[in-house]
Amino acid sequence: MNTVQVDGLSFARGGRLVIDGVTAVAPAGSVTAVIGPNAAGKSTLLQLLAHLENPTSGTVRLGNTDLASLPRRRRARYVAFIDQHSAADLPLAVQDVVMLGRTPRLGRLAAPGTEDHDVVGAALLRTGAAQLARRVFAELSGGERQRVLLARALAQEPTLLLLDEPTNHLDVRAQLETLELLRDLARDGLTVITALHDVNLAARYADRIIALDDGRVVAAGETSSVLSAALVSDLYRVNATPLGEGRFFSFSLPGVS
Ligand SMILES: Nc1ncnc2c1ncn2[C@@H]1O[C@H](COP(=O)(O)OP(=O)(O)OP(=O)(O)O)[C@@H](O)[C@H]1O
Repeated sequence: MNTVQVDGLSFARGGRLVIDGVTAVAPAGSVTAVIGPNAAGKSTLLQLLAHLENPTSGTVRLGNTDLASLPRRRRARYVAFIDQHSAADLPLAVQDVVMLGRTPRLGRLAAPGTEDHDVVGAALLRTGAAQLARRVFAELSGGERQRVLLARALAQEPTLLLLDEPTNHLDVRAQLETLELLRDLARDGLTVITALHDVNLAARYADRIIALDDGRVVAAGETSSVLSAALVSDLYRVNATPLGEGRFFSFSLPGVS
């Protein structure tokens, strides 16, 4: 099973706890959105889940496996992470960037085989990046890069996909396409955990929410039961007004009409 179970996860920076006793679950085959204001700890939590940082205490399990117990290369067969600064200026062709996703599955010094090329081709197609295959990665727009990085992550064939603000740099259509793709991937059994600034995108696409504030979980669970106007107003210190049937919100600053 690919369910992620986080227990008592804490992490200190400069003597200050920036992740403070986070306990949460992300079931297999679901999309979980990590929401919260700037500096709440969303990126740090994802870095801990990806084991790019070692927690001060606590565990992250994928199914029955404690991810800390796996060597890095082995862990990369299970966990793919797209952070906000991935591969910024690689002087490589897009297809070679995506092939980097195969690294954990290739023997040391082994050249990619037919299967690897097939997986890369399929990943480029699935993310709508096939027409970019021969372009130089460093010359792509922000939105194009995001698609390629998603393709690289899919080429890893992970069971857990972590994303930090994947809709940054994307126009409205591309944002929706990205979230639709994440939903499809979850339907195929992948466990998806993504930080999202856009609460309405989280409302539309996430099965579950982890709401963070100052490093602590203030609410977690199924989106339909967790994501209320009261929670969103408190979390972001705004007035969140429910729209229509109340699934989505409009926002205003308190005291400003
Ligand atoms: N490299 C660093 N060195 C010191 N402190 C850091 C570093 N990176 C982040 N922090 C601090 O850790 C806390 C959590 O930051 P983090 O980036 O995880 O928040 P976030 O919720 O992702 O924020 P944002 O929405 O602004 O991207 C913040 O107080 C931030 O200032």
